[in-house]
Amino acid sequence: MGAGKTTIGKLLARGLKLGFADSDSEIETRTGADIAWIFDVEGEEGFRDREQSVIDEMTLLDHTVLATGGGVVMREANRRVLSSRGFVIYLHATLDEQIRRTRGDRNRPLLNNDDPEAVLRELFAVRDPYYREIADHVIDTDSSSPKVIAQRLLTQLP
Ligand SMILES: Nc1ncnc2c1ncn2[C@@H]1O[C@H](COP(=O)(O)OP(=O)(O)OP(=O)(O)O)[C@@H](O)[C@H]1O
Ligand SMILES: O=C(O)C1=C[C@@H](O)[C@@H](O)[C@H](O)C1
Ligand SMILES: [Mg+2]
Repeated sequence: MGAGKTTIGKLLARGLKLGFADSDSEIETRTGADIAWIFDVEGEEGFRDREQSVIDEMTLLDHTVLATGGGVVMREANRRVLSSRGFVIYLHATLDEQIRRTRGDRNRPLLNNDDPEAVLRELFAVRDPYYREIADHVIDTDSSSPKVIAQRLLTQLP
């Protein structure tokens, strides 16, 4: 969360002259409700079911940069379709930077609690190996703006 998937994804798509899609936005559009509502009413598992079905469809799109939700790697089925159908970029951010970027944003239900820092730390420990497992490319996002990172990706990608 807060690595910049949505922000950098859009810029990268523009630079590559590809379409852009975001699985979180697509889930909200299809459900007719925001992510916080889905977590409230259906729980995290309900959200993950919706996410899995959207990821399965959206990884079949051609000519598209797809930004996922941060927890997408938690299901093996998602990891499988992302790595077999796509070129996967892991936008790496340190915990401190994630905390700074997600502060005050209320549409991330997993962080709506007394200790969002501890949650981010725990999620990072569990997820980082999965991100690395499926990544074709890893880029650090801490010390540059989204625009510079997108430009760097344009020169680095095959
Ligand atoms: N490289 C960066 N430097 C500074 N701020 C950034 C950078 N990348 C993203 N941000 C800011 O951090 C916030 C979160 O970014 P964004 O929504 O793109 O993250 P995300 O990876 O899509 O998160 P989520 O997993 O919740 O969808 C936004 O306010 C964005 O402008
Ligand atoms: O990291 C996560 O588990 C999440 C990240 C967001 O993109 C959303 O998909 C949702 O808030 C869950
Ligand atoms: Mg996002």
